[in-house]
Amino acid sequence: MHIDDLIDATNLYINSDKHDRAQLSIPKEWAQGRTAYGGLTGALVYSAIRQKVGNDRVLRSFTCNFVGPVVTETGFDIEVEVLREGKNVTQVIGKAIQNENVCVMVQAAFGVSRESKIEVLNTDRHTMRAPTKADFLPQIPKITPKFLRHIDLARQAGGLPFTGSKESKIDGWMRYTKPPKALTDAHLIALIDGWPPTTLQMLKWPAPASTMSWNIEFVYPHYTFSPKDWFAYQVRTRQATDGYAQTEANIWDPSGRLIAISRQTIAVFD
Ligand SMILES: CCCCCCCCCCCCCCCC(=O)SCCNC(=O)CCNC(=O)[C@H](O)C(C)(C)COP(=O)(O)OP(=O)(O)OC[C@H]1O[C@@H](n2cnc3c(N)ncnc32)[C@H](O)[C@@H]1OP(=O)(O)O
Repeated sequence: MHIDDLIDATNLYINSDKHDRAQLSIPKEWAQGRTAYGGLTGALVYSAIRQKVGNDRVLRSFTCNFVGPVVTETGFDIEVEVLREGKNVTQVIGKAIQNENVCVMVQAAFGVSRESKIEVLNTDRHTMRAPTKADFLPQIPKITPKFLRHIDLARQAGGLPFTGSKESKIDGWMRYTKPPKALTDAHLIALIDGWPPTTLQMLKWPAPASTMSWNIEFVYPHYTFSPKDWFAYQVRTRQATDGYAQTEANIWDPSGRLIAISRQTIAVFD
């Protein structure tokens, strides 16, 4: 099932009467080990949130906590609550709830663009060559997540998971294998989470790992993207101790303009 079908189903769900709607569910092909792909569940909750916010307000900040696994092929609900709508900023929370447990919790802040005397333009650049084709992670049963059939990754630096690397970074490009109808912020959210956690490459053997929390700051102005575009990604481990890692990534559009900064806390059970 294409991500567009899941986003459309979510939007229909949240816009229909509470008593009339069937539960949502995510097919197995979007699994990431024991859970549904976190980028997808975060994007679906975000998409439901977006339905409750006027189009003059753009996404500035997305915060997502993965409280527990979302089981695929099993119904779940999404609840959205607008916390505050000011003159400029709207703050909304959304939750994915399965078997009466909150599994994913998103808080998003949207803001109108305003005149300001302050302008600091981002100067972070990358020097990666444009990709010519996807550089697939090897398909190892029970190790390579199923959802990766939907996302093309083209790695240019950094190690593969579980290869005993001395590094803990990844540089590369990402895009949808089958382009969506249009590339929205929900699609970007689901794309950005596609890379394996940087610390896993330092391990010699497979071990479970789970992203616990995730924050994306969206940088503006945004330009119109083509659904076929590749986006550049560079992620670094800022620190890893006590079984938890903090990672930070820059995301650029195909013209080399920074569009987002993504940070995650990942629990590793090695
Ligand atoms: C050459 C090579 C090519 C390789 C080719 C590519 C490979 C590529 C690898 C990509 C690897 C993806 C790694 C990111 C995986 C997400 O990002 S998953 C998506 C989003 N995140 C989530 O769904 C997390 C939801 N939250 C949670 O599950 C819980 O809050 C947390 C974070 C696990 C908290 O831990 P906790 O309080 O200890 O939770 P609890 O329920 O008590 O469970 C602990 C147990 O779960 C296990 N566990 C934790 N995470 C997992 C997991 N993901 N799966 C299974 N068991 C897990 C622990 O090991 C522990 O096991 P036991 O000690 O009981 O045996």
